Amino acid sequence: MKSPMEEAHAMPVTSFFPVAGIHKLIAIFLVVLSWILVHKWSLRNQKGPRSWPIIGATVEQLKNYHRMHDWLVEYLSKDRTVTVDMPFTSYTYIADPVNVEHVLKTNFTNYPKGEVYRSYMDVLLGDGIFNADGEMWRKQRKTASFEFASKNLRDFSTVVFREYSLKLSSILSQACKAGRVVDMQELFMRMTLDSICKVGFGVEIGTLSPDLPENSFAQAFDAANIIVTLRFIDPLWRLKKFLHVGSEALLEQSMKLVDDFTYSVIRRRKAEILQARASGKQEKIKHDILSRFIELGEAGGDEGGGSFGDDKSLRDVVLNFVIAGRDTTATTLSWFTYMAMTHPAVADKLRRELAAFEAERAREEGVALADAAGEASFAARVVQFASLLSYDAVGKLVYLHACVTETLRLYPAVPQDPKGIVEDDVLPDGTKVRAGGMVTYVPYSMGRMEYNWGPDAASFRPERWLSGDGGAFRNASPFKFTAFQAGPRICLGKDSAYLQMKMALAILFRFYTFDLVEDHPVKYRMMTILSMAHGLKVRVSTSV
Ligand code: HEM
Repeated sequence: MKSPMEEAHAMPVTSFFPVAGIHKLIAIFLVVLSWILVHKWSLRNQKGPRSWPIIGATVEQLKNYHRMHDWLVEYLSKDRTVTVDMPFTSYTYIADPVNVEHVLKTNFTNYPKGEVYRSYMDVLLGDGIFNADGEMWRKQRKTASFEFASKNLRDFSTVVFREYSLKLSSILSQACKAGRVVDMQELFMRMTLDSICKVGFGVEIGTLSPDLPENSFAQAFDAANIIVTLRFIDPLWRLKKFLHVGSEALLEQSMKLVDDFTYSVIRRRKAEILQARASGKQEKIKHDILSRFIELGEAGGDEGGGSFGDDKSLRDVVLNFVIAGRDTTATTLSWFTYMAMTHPAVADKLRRELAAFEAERAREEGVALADAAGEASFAARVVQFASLLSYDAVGKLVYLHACVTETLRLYPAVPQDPKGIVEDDVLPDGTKVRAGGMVTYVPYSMGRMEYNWGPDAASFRPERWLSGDGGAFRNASPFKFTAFQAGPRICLGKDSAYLQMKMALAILFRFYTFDLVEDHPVKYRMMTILSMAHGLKVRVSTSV
């Protein structure tokens, strides 16, 4: 009898590796190999980070998530279009104005917000203008454009922006006296939140009152914004949402707070409208943006009013305007202040423009400038200066305008803006894009590309916006300077934002100087808006 060992040796090799099994293994190996080759072949012309089968460039992107805008700058300075593969989709990033014009204007209908973006942002933006396409977008655009063009709103905004800039000034003046460090980004956020609530919805929420009250709405809104941005690179977000765990559980809590605040604003506004009607005082119905949408909702009909009949649609309007008007303007003001602190020659030139403007306006108005020595006199002088900042006069501050625009070129409040793709298309530079993917124009990268702005693209130089002779402001093509987007969906609040920013900055830089707190880290945080991760901590002093 043979031992088990001998039996094993006597067995044909194929008993351990059956023939059919080997064929299967070889077949699988060949399929995988050809799949890898096809994958490599299909990527032969693709520019961007290395892509691996199935996971694409996820690992590299995750590793660079905290510095994603600069990571894209590195790739886009080598190639004007780069593609980043992700599991089941791919993102194409563009920085060439010719491609941007194609996406934002020439073939506009092929590049809507799209379902992917919509599904990620729905919890925050709902059906609001930022998240809508087609008819729903057109109706809101029409109503909002009409409002923004109205002289009523412009005059009202001028008064509100001046009032809130003065409130900010008196907080700074107190901080100065107490030698207190302030976080300028936080103060700007409070100022712009109060302003948008007043101009947009006719309510006074008082976050900029002297005691700087806690603001749970603002905190919850920021948390929600960060988490929805994370969804773009977190393949597990749907699972977390389903299980109510991690970031998605926090998102749910934050949204509850945000919604409670928003619905209370709507209820308050509706009650005020009813009260004004009941007392026969029609003129008391204010002409803020929310009231206009409420009236439209009641009217229904062709103007698209029927879409705003319920509180959920109004909630979407409110939150979209908060995101449009608050964070964008506040972050631009923060980066501006940082640029002025780190570019003293620019700050000096700006101060000279503001002092000359003040003298000139006082002459025009026939008023003597108040003495600024002493606390009360200083405050009076600031108020006097603010009163000289009429809507038309603000337009004369050309260097300030150039400084704001230069800030937006390097630190655009919306650093990247993705669009969906309806049908396969070929971009003007020959890049093929697939239906269902995403194309993103990247203002942050575009502003830093030498092929767009010349060899000094990375330098902060407001003079690039001024003509050599006479120093008039020179606009750039909106497809090259994309901070406000371009084409049919160009920002509706651009003029209003410049008005508010220039009003606040004129007062701040006429009367104060800012010094960054030593070792305070200034870097961006990854969210839809380019805000500063640690705020902007400064010491303030007065200077007249
Ligand atoms: C520095 C300030 C601002 C910047 C840089 C800015 C930039 C932008 C950008 C890039 C978009 C396109 C966003 C997208 O496609 O999702 C946009 C859209 C929009 N902005 Fe602004 N914005 C600013 C201030 C404002 C203000 C103050 C308001 C109004 C109160 C406003 C109202 C809007 C609206 C309503 C849209 C949507 C337009 C549409 O989709 O048709 N923006 N803005």
